[in-house]
Amino acid sequence: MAALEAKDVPGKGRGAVAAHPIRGGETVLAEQPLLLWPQHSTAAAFCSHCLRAFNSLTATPNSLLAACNINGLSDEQQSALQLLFRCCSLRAAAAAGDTAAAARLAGIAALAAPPPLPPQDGEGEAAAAASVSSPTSLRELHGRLSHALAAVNASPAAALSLEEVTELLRRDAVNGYGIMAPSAPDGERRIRGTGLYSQASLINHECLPSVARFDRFDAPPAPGAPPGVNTAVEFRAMHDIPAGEEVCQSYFPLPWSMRERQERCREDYAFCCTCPRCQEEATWSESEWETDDDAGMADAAAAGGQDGGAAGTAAGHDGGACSHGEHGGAQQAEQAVDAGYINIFLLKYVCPRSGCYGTLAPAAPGADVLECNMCGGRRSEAEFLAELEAAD
Ligand SMILES: C[S@@+](CC[C@H](N)C(=O)[O-])C[C@H]1O[C@@H](n2cnc3c(N)ncnc32)[C@H](O)[C@@H]1O
Repeated sequence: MAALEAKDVPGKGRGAVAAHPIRGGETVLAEQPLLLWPQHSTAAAFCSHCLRAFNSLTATPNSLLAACNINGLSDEQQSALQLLFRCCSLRAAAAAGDTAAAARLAGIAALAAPPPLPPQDGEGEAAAAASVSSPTSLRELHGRLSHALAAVNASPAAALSLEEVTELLRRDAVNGYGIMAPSAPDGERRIRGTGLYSQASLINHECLPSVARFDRFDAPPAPGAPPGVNTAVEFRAMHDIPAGEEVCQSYFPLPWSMRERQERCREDYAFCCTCPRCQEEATWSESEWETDDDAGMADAAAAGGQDGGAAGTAAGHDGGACSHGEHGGAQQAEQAVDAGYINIFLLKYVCPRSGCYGTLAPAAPGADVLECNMCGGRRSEAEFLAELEAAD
């Protein structure tokens, strides 16, 4: 990643750091997936049109799915099987000498895994048991996968042990990028599939991010381009970023309240967010945490978030409040922000279209027009300033 360098970041594991001064609007990373799979509930609508990167592999996953008993499985579990089927295909291909498949498997193995689950209290235990990564669910998925592999006489090299299934789903939980479908006419937002990306997975979370994720899954391929060309994710700088600064994205929509953000970081990504925005908002009263749009955010929340949201969850951790500075979150070397800065940041970078919750970034390096990564809407700097004046 020419604009980014992988570095260890205290308290966060690895992270991506600006290798040189980056201009707002610059694409800092554009990357094809290691693996892409459809969300079961929307696969009929999107699989062939948008997730076509797996044309070369569809025969095995599809025949496995047809051979698999999916009765009684949740949408999340069925999607997990889609991931597992694809990994089996990659393993069989790698064993047959396909070096690209072997490289993809190595890329998946190199993704960060969340720390092991802490002991659960009663409520946490119930939440964890319902999750795709609970021991019961993992055994169920492994059993059904093994039956399906046997039913299609798959090569023994394709088989996954229970431990391997567990590790793959743990990695998916914190690294899987939920690829959003266009909003339905009623505004409902759904995930069309999930992607694992090698370098994009190094980008850590902040609640005031410096890059936004864009994709073009629905754009027609350029004439003569190979299939799969539109399965890349692109990260665009929202503003100028100095060399050496860590580049961060938000793993969910920016307007979420402090409580929602903390819960999502803890429960899905297994860390306590201590970013400057959380530090500042931790000093606010409870009522100030809530956004005007809290009710309307339910759709986006149900859809697994918009900016890099994991399709699955790492399973319920303690479920309690995160005390800043106590839970081993990132060490804060970053500059403090105040309420005024947070408000202007949100006004500037949250898409103004009602119900969208997308993030804006300059349309091109240095452009004074910002583009939404969800709806594609645009707003010029002049329009933003006029809106700001009107709001005052
Ligand atoms: C997609 S990975 C990001 C890259 C990861 N840090 C690594 O070492 O490969 C997501 C994981 O990174 C860590 N992480 C991301 N943002 C963080 C933050 N703001 N503070 C602490 N840990 C963070 C969490 O462990 C999270 O589950």
